[in-house]
Order: sequence, then structure tokens, then C-alpha cells
Amino acid sequence: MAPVPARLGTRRSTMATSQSQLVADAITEHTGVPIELVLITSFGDVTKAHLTQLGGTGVFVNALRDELLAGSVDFAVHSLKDLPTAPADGLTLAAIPERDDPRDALCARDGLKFADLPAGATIGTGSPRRVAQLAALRPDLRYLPIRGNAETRLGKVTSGELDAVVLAYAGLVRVGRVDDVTDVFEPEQMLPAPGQGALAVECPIGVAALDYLTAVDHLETRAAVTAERVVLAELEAGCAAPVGAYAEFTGQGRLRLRAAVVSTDGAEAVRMERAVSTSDFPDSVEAAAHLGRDLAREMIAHGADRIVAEAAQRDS
Ligand SMILES: NCc1[nH]cc(CCC(=O)O)c1CC(=O)O
Repeated sequence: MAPVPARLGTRRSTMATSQSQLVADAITEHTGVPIELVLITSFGDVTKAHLTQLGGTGVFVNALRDELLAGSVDFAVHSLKDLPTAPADGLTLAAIPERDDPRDALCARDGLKFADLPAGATIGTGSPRRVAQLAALRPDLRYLPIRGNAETRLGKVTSGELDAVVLAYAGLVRVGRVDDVTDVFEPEQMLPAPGQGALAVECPIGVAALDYLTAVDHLETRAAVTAERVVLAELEAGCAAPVGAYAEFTGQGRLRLRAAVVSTDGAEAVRMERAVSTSDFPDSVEAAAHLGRDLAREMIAHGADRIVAEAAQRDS
């Protein structure tokens, strides 16, 4: 008899189904467990036009979480950067697979690089983190808010409505639009969102067969994104805050964390970095949490919390 497939709940968008399928294939390859995708329509998906008023991505995450808690699906795959830092009641992150490219990418008309955009060029991005860091580099460009999925945003460049948009490189790969990328931002220019490029596999706490999910956990990624997300949590900032953070292993068990908090106009910034030797701690995730906490506290001492609070006030 064929084994019963595990049920992976996913949103219907190209990005969601493509990243869910990636994880499903990795699990099957590692464990032999067959996976079946279950498409879930969230409130956010049926009321797309009003998403601005609904406030961000929480509506998408919550619909999947409701299905997990109801037991209608066995697990879900999220973009880690869309998950609030507070743990969800009754659920656990069973696996964080190896991270894809964490960088932000520019998709501009006529193959233009960021440095070659003429003064006054229009850049579409709804992310305060991107606007703030880009404005610090190029205060002469015009940053315009934009909504919708990756394909919709790219369409505004094709149609000539905007000169460029900035999106996560990993997301563009997942929707098959990596050929639209004309430039990539290195962490030295622009720090990605905490957890960008990483996926999170979530399931109910206490379910028996977690083993097939933990098979795709990647400890180095889990440590890196832990450091990044602790910065976000310590700054009491959400996914819409102008906070960039990126952690990476630099050899010999050293984990380096860089973070930036930048005011919306790009004029004020607190940028810091710090590293730990993970061998000084019981495990690398604990080392990462310490690293994130220490760096965030140092940033707060330099006024980072004030910049976050001011940005939040502008938003509301
Ligand atoms: N906020 C939407 C979102 N959530 C995850 C990704 C991209 C994939 C990722 O960062 O893992 C995107 C689109 C974007 O920021 O361009």
C-alpha cells in the first residue's frame, strides 16, 4: 500500500506554491515521505484590493495557521521574514531549510544599474527598510509606495509607470523572474530584512511524526536568522520597520551580524556589527541569540530605538 501523503497547506500565489513545492521536494528526497499541496484561500487573497487597509502580510500567515490548528493540514511553509518574531500559540518552527540568496535586487528599465539611474528616476518599493537605505545612497531618486505581488510590481516597470522596482532576489527566483534583475545590492550597500531569503516550516506542537520535517532543518541558517530576528524583537520593531539585519558564518565557527536602523529619509542611521565564536556557547542558536541581543542593546544605546519609534509614528 502506498504511504499516506503529508498535507502541506499553502496559499495559491506563484511565490507560495513554488516555495512550498521546493520544501516538499526536499522532504521527499530526504525521507521518502510523499507530500500533497493543499491550496488555501485566505481572507487576504479574496480581498486583495483592500490589502493596504488590512495591514501587511499577517492575514496570509493567519489563514494558514488556522488550518494548522484545526488539523486540516499537517504543516505549512512561510517566508520567514513575514513571520512576527513572537512564537505562535500551539505551533512550532520544525525546520528552517538552507537559506536562498538573502540580497535585495533592482529590476530597472533598459537594463539600468542602480548607479546609472538618472536623478529623479522613480523607484517603487513599499518597504520602509528599503526606502530608508536606498535614500541614504541616492537621495536624488524618487521612492514611491507600491503594493501587490512580485509579478504586479514588475509590470509597472514594463509598462513604463516606474523606472525600477526593488524586490527580494530569492522571491524573484521563486516566481521565475530572475531575468528581470538588472542589479543586486550587496549587504554593504543595503542590509536585507531579518530572515530574508529563508523559509520556515511550521507545524502544531506535539505532533508525532516531526522527523520528516526536521530532516530539512539547516542549523547554520537557523542560527543566522535567530541573530537577525532577535535584533528585530529587541528593537520592538515589526516587519514594516526600517531595520536591516544580516548574519553569516565567516569561518572557524564565527558568526558575524550586521544591522542597520535608518530614518525614512535616509538622513539618520545607526549601523553596527559584531561577531561571536559559537564554540564559546552550548550551541550555535544560543550564541546567535546572545549576539543579536548584545548588538541590539548597543544600537539602542546609540538611538536606534528612537529612529524605529519615529518611523512607526510616520507609518500610522
Ligand atoms: N513581503 C513579501 C515577501 N515575503 C517574502 C518575499 C521574498 C522572499 C523572501 O524574502 O524570502 C517577499 C517579496 C519581496 O520582499 O520582494
